[in-house]
Amino acid sequence: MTPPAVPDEILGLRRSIDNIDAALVHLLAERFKMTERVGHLKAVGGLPPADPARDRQQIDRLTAMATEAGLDPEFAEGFRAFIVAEVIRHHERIAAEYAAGHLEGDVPALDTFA
Ligand SMILES: O=C(O)C(=O)C[C@]1(C(=O)O)C=C[C@@H](O)C=C1
Repeated sequence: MTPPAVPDEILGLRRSIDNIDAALVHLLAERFKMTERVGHLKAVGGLPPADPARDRQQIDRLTAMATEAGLDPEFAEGFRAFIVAEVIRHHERIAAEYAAGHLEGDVPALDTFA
């Protein structure tokens, strides 16, 4: 049996969903450009990859924002933690490259629109 046709309203909503997904991908790419540079600056400055005090600030801020926006704050925190775990992996890789002498003290320039 063929499934019923997808209603026009769903097709319209899917176009909006595609636009939002595109924005999220571009925003995430911009965020990773910034954190990449943070990773270099931390490695050169002898700072550790993770900063629990900064994490705490972000959790408090995003939890309040998510609640205000009607987004499940536990989901928002899971999403933040997922991204930051990847950032910390990048920071660790960058620090290891400096430690191994594969990178010099020249922190790459920031190439971003934000
Ligand atoms: O702000 C920093 O110090 C970062 O390294 C960036 C960032 C983040 O992705 O927002 C990542 C790791 C830290 O634990 C806190 C924040």
